[in-house]
Amino acid sequence: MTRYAIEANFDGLVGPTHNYAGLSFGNVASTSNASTHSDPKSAALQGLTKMKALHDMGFVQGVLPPHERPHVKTLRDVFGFTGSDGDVLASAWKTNPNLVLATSSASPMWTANAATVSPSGDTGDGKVHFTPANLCAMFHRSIEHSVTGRALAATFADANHFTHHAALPGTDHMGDEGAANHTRFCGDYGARGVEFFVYGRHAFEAGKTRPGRYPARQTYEASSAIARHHGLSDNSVVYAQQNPDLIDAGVFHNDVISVGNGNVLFHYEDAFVDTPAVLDDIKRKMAGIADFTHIEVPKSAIPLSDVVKSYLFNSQLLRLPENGQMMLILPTEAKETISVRDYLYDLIGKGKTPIKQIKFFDLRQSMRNGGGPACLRLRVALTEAELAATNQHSLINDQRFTELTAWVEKHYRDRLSAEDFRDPLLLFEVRTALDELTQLLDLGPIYDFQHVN
Ligand SMILES: NCCC[C@H](NC(=O)CCC(=O)O)C(=O)O
Repeated sequence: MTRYAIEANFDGLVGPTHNYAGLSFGNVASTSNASTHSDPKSAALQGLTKMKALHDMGFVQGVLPPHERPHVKTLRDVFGFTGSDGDVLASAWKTNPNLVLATSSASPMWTANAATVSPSGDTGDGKVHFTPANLCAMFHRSIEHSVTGRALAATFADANHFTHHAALPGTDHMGDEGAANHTRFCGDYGARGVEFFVYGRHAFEAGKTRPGRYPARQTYEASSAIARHHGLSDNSVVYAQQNPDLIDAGVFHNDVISVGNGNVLFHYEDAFVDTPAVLDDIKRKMAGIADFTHIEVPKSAIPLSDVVKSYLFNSQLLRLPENGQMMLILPTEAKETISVRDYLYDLIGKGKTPIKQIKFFDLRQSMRNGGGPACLRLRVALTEAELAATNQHSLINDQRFTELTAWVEKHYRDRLSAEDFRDPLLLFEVRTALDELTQLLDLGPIYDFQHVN
């Protein structure tokens, strides 16, 4: 049965503490921009501009809220600091400023890492399933999943349509980075599709290949556990290991080397271990669903270093509502990298691919931490009934865009550097802003400072 359905994009609203702390080993942009000053206001406005543009193009666009940072609760519960919130900040800073920085990142903005989402066409019980990612590979991200889980539960609250799982245990064996390593192929968004899980290493099998230099954040065992929790059938799931040499070259998530949607996969040569076998597996499982096609970018056309620098594959591959054509939403850096620009104009010029349009967005503030257009969004395929059951205040329209822009203008600073995080004034600014935001988005209390347990 084909049901009317769409793919919604839920972007993370960039938080008021957006900064460059160099926290992500293996993410080249994060480490190379460490300690430079940031501009949270511009970062949030750049993100909102992309959300509004997608709304204007006819896509359903949602928003997920930033988190409370600095996260005083982590400084208390994990590190053992005590006293007033101001005391906790001061003693943590005095002990080691890195403890404060690790609890101050606006990293929840990259909602591709918020969760793995399986649409209702694929799941055992016919509901949309969500598993927040434990993000245990990086300390600053491992503290995200509880509030992310609350935000998702508040956004998709109706138990008749939505099932929320707890994050997998945050241990090295079960490292999970969410939708950045998960793609869904389909014909109609409401019908059965094929879910594609890309992992970096096997955790329970010695001797298998894995990267040597940088961490492989996602394990096979985490991906396959999620598939089971979501009730996916074996003939609708494909697993692939990411090429470990690419991880060692700075490709820390699969969404830095491939992007898929509908019946199309756009990917780099040798993105996976045994790429031809992976493509065959997808093609076989897509039989009877849609004609699977792939666009492979050869190494000879674009060197890997340009792929990583430009974030070519961290683009949004979108199926245009009015004519079903595919469009790529890319970061400006892709236009500024000559090999990538030449490749893209050649691709579009030939007209022989399903990708017919490209658009560039200035997301520099996020890009400098390794977060492009695809990192900033969580895709949720929804039927008409599921969309109606979604919190309508979380959806972008002209009014919401205006309200959120005014909210950012009112509360955000335009310059932040490490020293600013020791000042309790910033924490109180953040809490005031977020308290207002939960009302604006009608989410209810989701933050620890709002006394949620
Ligand atoms: N999907 C994109 C994620 C980018 C993210 N960067 C960061 O957390 C950098 C934060 C800093 O270094 O300040 C990460 O590596 O997980």
